[in-house]
Amino acid sequence: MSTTLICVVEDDPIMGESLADRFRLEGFDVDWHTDGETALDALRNRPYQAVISDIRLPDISGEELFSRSMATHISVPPFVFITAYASVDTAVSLLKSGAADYITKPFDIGALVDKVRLLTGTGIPDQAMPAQSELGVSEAMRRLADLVPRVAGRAKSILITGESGVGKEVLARFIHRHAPGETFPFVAVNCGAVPETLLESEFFGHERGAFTGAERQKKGYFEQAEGGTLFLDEIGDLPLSMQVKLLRALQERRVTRVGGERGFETTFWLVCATNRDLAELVRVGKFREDLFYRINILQLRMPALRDRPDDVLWLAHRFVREIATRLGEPTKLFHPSAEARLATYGWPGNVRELQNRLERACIVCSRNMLFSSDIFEEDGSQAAAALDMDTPLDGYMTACENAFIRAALLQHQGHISETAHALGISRKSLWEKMRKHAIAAEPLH
Ligand SMILES: Nc1ncnc2c1ncn2[C@@H]1O[C@H](COP(=O)(O)OP(=O)(O)OP(=O)(O)O)[C@@H](O)[C@H]1O
Repeated sequence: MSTTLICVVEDDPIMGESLADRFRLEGFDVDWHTDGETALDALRNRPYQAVISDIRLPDISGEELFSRSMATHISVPPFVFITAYASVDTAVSLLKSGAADYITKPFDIGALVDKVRLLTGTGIPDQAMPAQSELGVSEAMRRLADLVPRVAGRAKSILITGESGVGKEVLARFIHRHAPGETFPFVAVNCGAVPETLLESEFFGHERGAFTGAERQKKGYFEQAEGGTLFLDEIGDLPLSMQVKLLRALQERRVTRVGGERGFETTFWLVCATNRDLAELVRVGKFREDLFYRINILQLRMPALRDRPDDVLWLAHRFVREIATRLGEPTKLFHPSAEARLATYGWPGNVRELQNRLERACIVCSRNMLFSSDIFEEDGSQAAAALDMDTPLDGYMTACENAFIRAALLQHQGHISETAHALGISRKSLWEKMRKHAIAAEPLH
């Protein structure tokens, strides 16, 4: 399949580089021009399928670039303009003269990619996705797990967004494992937790004697992450003064320790995460626009747990197994009342809340089966939880039998004779019941 050639006209070096990087990651061929005249020349000779242009350019304006191309070329590719909020009127009049679309700053590059895909007829090729992944079984998680190996090690910087507790750090570590620096360190920094006065020395390190209390030389986060991944969690909490320094370090790829004389090169993959709306922070002046584009080349959004219900039980079983291994106990099973409640609860605290509730339930509950009320204390007694179920008695009894047999099999490592003996039934009737409940005859974990 031949690639789609696009033209980016942008004089801002950070924005231009971010756009070029992202479109290349998406499989486009990109020519990036930093002024209008060069772009006009290129438009004469290169078979562009779309043009993305800032309205403000250092020589001619975006409007002039568009009108002169329209006047001199027989076939002009679709133009998408990038405009500041204040210039929306210009963008609208450009639409009237035939431009294809515009996007207002600050914008998510992903949204621009979608526009260009539409205009150039370049859909995302269908990928065969695995049935499950390390991240989850929901479609959203499988898509992420499928995408990460293709972009890790190619995207200079990745931004993960999502509510607190959705698993942003888990995704960051997953990205690290798929990047070429996998054997190098993964350095996680919670930007909101570092006191403002220590930020510079924590990020850049310091020389011995650089300030009172600096008794030894110390490597900063950039240096610690050398060759590996620097994960900046809660990037939206970084004060503006540190944002400038971070941007400079990212652009120059050189850092100087506090009190040091010479700078040295650093190489690391950057992954940032936030649960805040960074574009809104840009709008209200709390986040630098240039840094926003620099770290936002590729954005991966982790949906809230309530928006991917398929993952809840999958994660719950996984957590319960892990907890049991840690406690050195047999794995507990879920009573149908618990499964039903887990699946319908809203999970305001996301995966972290699920993990914490199960941890508590496994420690407190001495039975080998967890009822809804073990996990949701607020639901009251086990009996009340069972009565809550809007299930006919037959269905309830069947579900109990199913869960009880599974628990017994688990306790006896899947040995049929031992389980049948413990249950006080014959092997034959155990087999029949297992068939009825579709329980696999293999060692259960
Ligand atoms: N797919 C997953 N598999 C296993 N554990 C997970 C998964 N997703 C999240 N977790 C667990 O849930 C908890 C919260 O995850 P994590 O710290 O990655 O969330 P976060 O979005 O970075 O949270 P915050 O915004 O508060 O920093 C962690 O203990 C993590 O191990």
